Amino acid sequence: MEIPFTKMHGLGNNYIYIDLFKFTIAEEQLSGLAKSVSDVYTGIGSDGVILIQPSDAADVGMRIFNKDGSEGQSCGNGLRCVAKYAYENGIIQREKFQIETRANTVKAEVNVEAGLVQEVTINMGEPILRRQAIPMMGEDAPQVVAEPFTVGDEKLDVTAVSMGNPHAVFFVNSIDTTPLYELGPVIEKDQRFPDGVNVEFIEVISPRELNFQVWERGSGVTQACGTGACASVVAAVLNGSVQRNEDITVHLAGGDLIIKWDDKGSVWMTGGADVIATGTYFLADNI
Ligand SMILES: N[C@@H](CCC[C@H](N)C(=O)O)C(=O)O
Repeated sequence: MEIPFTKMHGLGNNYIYIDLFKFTIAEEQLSGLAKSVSDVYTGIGSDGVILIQPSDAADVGMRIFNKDGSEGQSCGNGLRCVAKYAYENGIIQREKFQIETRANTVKAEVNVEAGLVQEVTINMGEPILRRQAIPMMGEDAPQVVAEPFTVGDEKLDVTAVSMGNPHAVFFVNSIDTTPLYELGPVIEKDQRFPDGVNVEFIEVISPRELNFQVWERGSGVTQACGTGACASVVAAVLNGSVQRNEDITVHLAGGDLIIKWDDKGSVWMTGGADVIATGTYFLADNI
């Protein structure tokens, strides 16, 4: 099967985007496609697949599949890329519009110069903090903030935040010495998070700046995670490290995002989105 694609990235978090306004693919092929196309040796190489599709609830819809074929509920970097694609390909003709994800419908605003989207701001909606809604095992509570969390010999404190998808945020003295590749996969599948979890290690470097590292559920280490950056700023506010209603710069491996948790409850994310390539992917018949 020949599948037209656009490869895009938001701060290095790269996905294969498939435009379902122009192309159809069977539901049962989606998970296999994500695994196949993400393989760096026998596919294109990516963190997963994002579908750009018609929506009844919003101007455009998106679905995200991780590298391992699992489906996520939302993707911050993907939302900025979908916004850029939708505007530059004439799916939407306005600079402000709505995008539906499996988690919620968000508001996007594109910053355009000479017809090209330079930057995108997304109102990601309100974080979900209630323990059972993250979801996280244990007695239900309105928030999980700096709760002791032992993994093997490591004694950590977890703050759990859902941005539609679950995040376990750990504050550390330095992200340079965090055993990300050892702890990430173990915490991702820890039974305390029944749906799995995205894992973030955060170093507070000033009241306006965070250093960020991520192990993503279903994709492993990536260069950036937009929902993770949002969750980390929310966690930093809950831990008293940064202020609400202020722009916080999050330094990710692939670049910076500006995140704000406003007084009304919404989390805002601003950052770039870039096109890498377009082409045709040849999906094997047995997928
Ligand atoms: N990279 C994304 C998040 C993608 C989904 C995530 N791995 C999950 O399974 O929840 C982002 O930029 O937010």
